[in-house]
Order: sequence, then C-alpha cells, then structure tokens
Amino acid sequence: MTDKPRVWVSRPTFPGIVARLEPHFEVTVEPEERKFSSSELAARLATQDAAIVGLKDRIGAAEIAHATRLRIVANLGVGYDNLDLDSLSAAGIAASNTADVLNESVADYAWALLLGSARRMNAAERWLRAGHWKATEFKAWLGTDVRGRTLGILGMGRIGQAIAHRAVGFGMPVLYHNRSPLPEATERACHARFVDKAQLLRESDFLVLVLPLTPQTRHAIGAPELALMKPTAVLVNVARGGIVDDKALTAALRERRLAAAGLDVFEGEPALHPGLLELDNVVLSPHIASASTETRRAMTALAVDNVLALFGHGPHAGRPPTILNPNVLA
Ligand SMILES: NC(=O)C1=CN([C@@H]2O[C@H](COP(=O)(O)OP(=O)(O)OC[C@H]3O[C@@H](n4cnc5c(N)ncnc54)[C@H](OP(=O)(O)O)[C@@H]3O)[C@@H](O)[C@H]2O)C=CC1
Ligand SMILES: O=C(O)C(=O)[C@@H](O)[C@H](O)[C@H](O)CO
Repeated sequence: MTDKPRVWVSRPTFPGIVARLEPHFEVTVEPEERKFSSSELAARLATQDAAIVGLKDRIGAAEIAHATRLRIVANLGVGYDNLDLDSLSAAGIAASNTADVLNESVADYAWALLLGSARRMNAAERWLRAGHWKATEFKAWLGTDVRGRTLGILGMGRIGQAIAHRAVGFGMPVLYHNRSPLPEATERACHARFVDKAQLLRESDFLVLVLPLTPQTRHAIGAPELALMKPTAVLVNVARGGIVDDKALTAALRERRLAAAGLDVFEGEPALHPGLLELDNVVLSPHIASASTETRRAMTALAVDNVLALFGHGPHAGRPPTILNPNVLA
C-alpha cells in the first residue's frame, strides 16, 4: 500500500494514457467492462479518491453514500445523464465530462447514419450477404437523394453545429431548434436558421437529434411529434435513448408514416424495442457514434487530465478542463 490517492477506472481503456496517472495515484482498472450494481459501485467508490467512469455507471446519492474520500468523478462521455450532478455537488465531489473532443467523430457518424438510412445501405448489404443478388433490378433498392433537401437539427450545440457545417457540401438548408437561439454570428457560420419545434418537425427532410437526455427531453419525439413529420422524412438519433419513444417510432416506420431512421441509441439499451429489429427501413448501431480510435483516445486523455488537474497536476493544475460543477472548486 502507498499513501498516494487512489483512482478507480471502471473499464479497460487505453493503458498508455491511463499510465499518466501512475506517478501520482494508486490506479485500479477493472479488467472488463460490465454493468455494476448500485452496491458494487458504492463499495468501490467508498475506497477511492477519484473515479473514471462510463455511461453504464449510474452514480447518485446511494452510490456515493460512503465515498468520504472521493473528490472527482470523471465521465467517459459528454452526456452525463448517468450522473446525479446535484448529489455530487452537495457532497463536494467534482464531476467532469468529455466535451468537444468527440464533436467531429460524432458528427461524421450522424452523417453516416443519415446517408446509410437514405440509401438503405444496411438492408441492401443484408440482402447481398444472404445470397439474393443475381442481377439488381433497375427499380430495386430505391432510396432518397440527400442533396438540396432540408436538414433539421434538434439540439444545435457543439455536435449539432459540427453536423450543420457538413451540410454545406450537400447544399442543404439547415433549420434548428434549441430552447434558445444561437448568437447570429454562430447561426451564420452554421448556415442555419432557428425555428420552433413544430416547424422543424414539419419542414425537415432529415431530422437529426443531438440534445441531452433530461427530464424535459424524455420522449421529445413521440407519436404527436412523429405525426407532424413528412412521411418521406428520415430521423437520425445520435443523442440518447429515451429522447425518442421507440415504440411510437417503430409503429411510424412500420406503417411508412416515416420513411426511415438511423439509430445509434435506444430506450432501455442495450435492449431494443423488438419491433425495430424486424424493420428494413432502419439502420441500427450499438451506441458507437464516438467510437473512432482517435476520439476514444482523446476522451480517455481528457478524463485523465480532469483527474490530474483536480489534484494539482498537469497543464490544467487546479482547474479540471471540462468540469461540470465548478462551484465545488470554491
Ligand atoms: N451516440 C453517442 O455516442 C453520443 C451521444 N451524445 C449525446 O449528444 C448530446 C449532445 O452533446 P453536445 O452537442 O456536446 O451537447 P451541447 O450541450 O453542446 O448541446 C446540446 C444542445 O441541446 C439543446 N437543448 C438542451 N435541452 C433542450 C431542450 N429541452 N429542447 C431543445 N434543445 C435543447 C441545447 O440548447 P439550449 O440549451 O439552448 O436548449 C444545446 O444546443 C449529449 O448530451 C449526449 O447525450 C454525445 C456524444 C456521443
Ligand atoms: O459521449 C457521450 O455522451 C456518448 O454517448 C458516447 O461518447 C459514450 O460516452 C461512449 O459510447 C462510451 O460509452
């Protein structure tokens, strides 16, 4: 045993990056990624000074009840709906996320889902792999063109803006909705126009969701919202499961009240609404929008930087670069 502070890393990441903690901390890395129960989390956090966790680790009052030494929880993700920020702040524990370093990767992936859904890539590949291809008929596998169509973005923050920038190359007008409009200069840079939510739903040919999961955004897209959308529209969700009512979405896709969807996140994931698996007008992926080597490395490095900084080490000593509750530093 050393008298160094202790940091727990809840999943294997990139050992070379996590090794930057070793001069200053006693580091424990879980050997495999799994979902810990509340009591398992509480038991681990009770002995640690810092923790690097992921979205499967839900941390609130119960999990930190005995964490008397814990000073920071660094989340491996920009979304932090797995953390109860109020409870952490009340206990004087800092929380950080991985804002910004994943913007471009997630924006690329949103476009991959958009294009893949528009052109039915996954269904066509499944058909080809099943050995059905003899000669493709002229009218088989017709998708929809993207160029010049209207792109809608619900949640025009860091990632939403990176998605909007890419629309220039596709000649697409961009509409967006947030609770508050962006400054005019940002709108100009994104070639985007603020509209209310109903107009966004009615006018978008492609609607991308990239807003956080909060009590206000749960089922932000349900049956009434889907009913406002064009039957030719494509919905892309790279935000969070629970923002879309997946049951209502499945019904809309099955009945062709919506043309297609590209989904990276699901209500209740890793479980999926069973009806989704039966549809051929949906592209599904297992929450991998930030999963490029470069980005996952950058996310790990940023979580490490946040921990180092809180304990007074590294270039950001004293000020974790992406702290979510800076009030605890005072
Ligand atoms: N699939 C994946 O792997 C990934 C998913 N994500 C998800 O993407 C989310 C967004 O990330 P990021 O762009 O960095 O976050 P930001 O905070 O930069 O942007 C979020 C945007 O959502 C808007 N917003 C928040 N609440 C509402 C609301 N009730 N109604 C309408 N708009 C709202 C905000 O504007 P305003 O405050 O004005 O309302 C803001 O523009 C994350 O929270 C995460 O859940 C992120 C990375 C990877
Ligand atoms: O950043 C987010 O909010 C994400 O949803 C993703 O980047 C996950 O963190 C990633 O899948 C690791 O679990």
